[in-house]
Amino acid sequence: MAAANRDAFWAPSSKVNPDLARERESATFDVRELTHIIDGSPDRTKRRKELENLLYSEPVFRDVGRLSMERDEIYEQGVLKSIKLFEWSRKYKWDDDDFELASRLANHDISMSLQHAMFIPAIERLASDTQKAKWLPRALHYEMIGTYAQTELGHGTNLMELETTATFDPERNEFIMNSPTVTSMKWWPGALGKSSNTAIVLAQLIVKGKNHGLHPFLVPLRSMEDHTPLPGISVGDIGPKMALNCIDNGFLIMKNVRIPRENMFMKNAEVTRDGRFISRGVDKANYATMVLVRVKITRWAFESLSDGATTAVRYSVVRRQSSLKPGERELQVLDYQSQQYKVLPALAASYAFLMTNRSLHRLYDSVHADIMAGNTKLLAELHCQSSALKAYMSEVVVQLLELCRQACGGHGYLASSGIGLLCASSAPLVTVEGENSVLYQQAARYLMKQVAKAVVGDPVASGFQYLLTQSSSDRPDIRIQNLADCGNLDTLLQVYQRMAFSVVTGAARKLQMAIESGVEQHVAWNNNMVSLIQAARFYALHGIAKEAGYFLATPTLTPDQFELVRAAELQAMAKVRHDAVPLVDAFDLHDICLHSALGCYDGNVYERLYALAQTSSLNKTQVHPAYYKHIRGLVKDGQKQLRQQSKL
Ligand SMILES: CCCCCCCCCC/C=C\CCCC(=O)SCCNC(=O)CCNC(=O)[C@H](O)C(C)(C)COP(=O)(O)OP(=O)(O)OC[C@H]1O[C@@H](n2cnc3c(N)ncnc32)[C@H](O)[C@@H]1OP(=O)(O)O
Ligand SMILES: Cc1cc2nc3c(=O)[nH]c(=O)nc-3n(C[C@H](O)[C@H](O)[C@H](O)COP(=O)(O)OP(=O)(O)OC[C@H]3O[C@@H](n4cnc5c(N)ncnc54)[C@H](O)[C@@H]3O)c2cc1C
Repeated sequence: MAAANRDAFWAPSSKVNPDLARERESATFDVRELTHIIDGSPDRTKRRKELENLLYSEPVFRDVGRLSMERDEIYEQGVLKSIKLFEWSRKYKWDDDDFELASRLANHDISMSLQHAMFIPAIERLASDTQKAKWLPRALHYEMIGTYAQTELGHGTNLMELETTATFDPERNEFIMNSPTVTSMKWWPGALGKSSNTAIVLAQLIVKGKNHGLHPFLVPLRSMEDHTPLPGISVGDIGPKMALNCIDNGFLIMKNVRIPRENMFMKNAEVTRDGRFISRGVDKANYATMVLVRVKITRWAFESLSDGATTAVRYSVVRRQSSLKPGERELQVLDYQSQQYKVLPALAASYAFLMTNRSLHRLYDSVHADIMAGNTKLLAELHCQSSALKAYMSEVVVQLLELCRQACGGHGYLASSGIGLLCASSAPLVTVEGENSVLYQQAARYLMKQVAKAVVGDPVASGFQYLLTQSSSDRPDIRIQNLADCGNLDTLLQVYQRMAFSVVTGAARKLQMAIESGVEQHVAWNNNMVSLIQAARFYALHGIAKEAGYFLATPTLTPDQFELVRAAELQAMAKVRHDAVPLVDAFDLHDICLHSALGCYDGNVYERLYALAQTSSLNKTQVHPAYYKHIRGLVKDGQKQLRQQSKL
């Protein structure tokens, strides 16, 4: 599509779909006021608009042509977007919030996303003051383009078994980096394949033949002159993925690559000139970057889900299909209760996840400040909360986005709906930064420790007081006698706390019984893994309806109470349905950011679907070359055979 058409494509139309317009006229609240709450403040809304104007004045960020691009073009476009953001960040001295916001407005569709997502944060968290003074300016001025290379072909979850080695050579005061086996090659790190010239490599530290465990090392990968791989370095792209194809996730093989001793990150440990290993800080302090990204992922979960909810809600009020009564006008599909059941949980969860991310980020900022000051007391609780919430929110996002896609019928399956790409881009959130089942277990491990403390009356962590407040009565005793009770948040909180108490203590009891029966701890753990993972998972009415089993199989709700909750859920959906459009409008997503013919603000869905169809590469010619090469012969043969048959 020519640049001019591209500009026209996203320009908001004065003609708004009448159904959509009517929904907006009947809003029961001030949409702009809610937008300010979502952004954080009126100033943050203003700031977002400024950044939207900046980014969307650049053709590369309006990329309608994206739908029919080859991977190389997609990668190069992602590089160009990265460079633009980096140049603006340096020129306008953006802080982390501005950079993260700009990255979001670009849909995180930037090849070198790891520079700010992990590389710079890892230097800030894992380097000594001397190393920060040396490396941070080079990373912030983008001389060093970096990645975080931890995962290997053979291991992603089990860090203890990573095989890359860093062997100290006291003769030359260097570390020798090696990928000793095929499974040891680094595999997956973002921007590793073609973009990065430097990597933070996690490797087993070997000093005088002794393995001191996993430590981070700064490893130059490519020449700062001509970007060719340095001696001993073999690096490249691991191939196309389901989505996120602007990112060159790569492989790295190191053969006797020598780096100075000073390139070992030394905030938490060091090797002295004479080869002595000194450990500082807590054992898991080197895992700090992963905790930060897990918190970021809860923000990305909100962003993805609010995108999906906006598209599905707007399309569901524009789309009319079938009638409840013959002869009546076709219904807006959002008036079908089944459609509400598909789409409104995504809307509700978007708001819940926004608030949850904010709360988790506050905990992170507080604990991170403590850790930087040497106080690691709350690190374990932060690890538990960030693990459980990253796992739960990414799992729910993937499920609800798929429901949003299904709710858009056939058009939801078109790339121009934007929702398929959204599903595919968000899919890896259940895997990256710790696969969900593994992170749930990390949370469960911490939960079991809290139960052990609660049982003997010792104080438990602040987020787990319900382990002390809930009675272990084996009969439901929560007051839910009518629909109004189901709308009382304190009552719902009590329902969840009672269920959580029962599931968590139930898992602990099963685990304890297994161990007391003589089964070894790790076998008992594996045999009870599903219960433990469930103990680490749970949002209000819909959450209860969806997880009925846990609320009915534990002394939490009676069947009658559960039916009241179900009725209250459907009543709440009918209520939310009235304001569904204003609630998604409040996310205030620019059409370019939403990138969807179905979710565009003016609701001119059909005109936009048709306009985008014109950009299909197959429509470059009326008759595709494949006709001349293949189809014509087939038709001519068919005609010939028919003529011959008619003569018989
Ligand atoms: C809008 C569109 C949206 C789309 C957005 C785009 C998406 C872009 C995708 C890319 C984005 C980001 C890049 C992703 C980068 C990565 O994936 S980096 C690699 C991530 N890898 C991992 O997370 C590895 C997971 N594995 C582990 O963390 C550990 O192996 C595991 C925790 C599972 C086990 O740790 P071990 O040390 O091996 O053993 P344990 O005994 O379980 O733990 C020992 C104790 O340490 C505590 N612990 C563990 N981890 C941490 C931590 N991070 N912080 C603090 N404490 C930790 C653990 O609780 C144990 O403590 P205890 O002994 O119980 O007291
Ligand atoms: C888009 C994307 C970007 C990435 N970016 C980076 C990056 O920048 N840097 C980096 O270092 N890595 C990166 N990764 C790698 C990512 O961190 C790993 O994929 C992740 O840690 C999981 O490891 P794995 O793929 O080896 O799966 P494995 O650890 O092999 O697990 C495979 C499956 O086995 C099961 N499983 C494994 N262990 C357990 C267990 N203990 N209990 C129960 N079940 C278990 C789970 O079902 C899991 O899905 C990226 C991955 C993706 C998809």
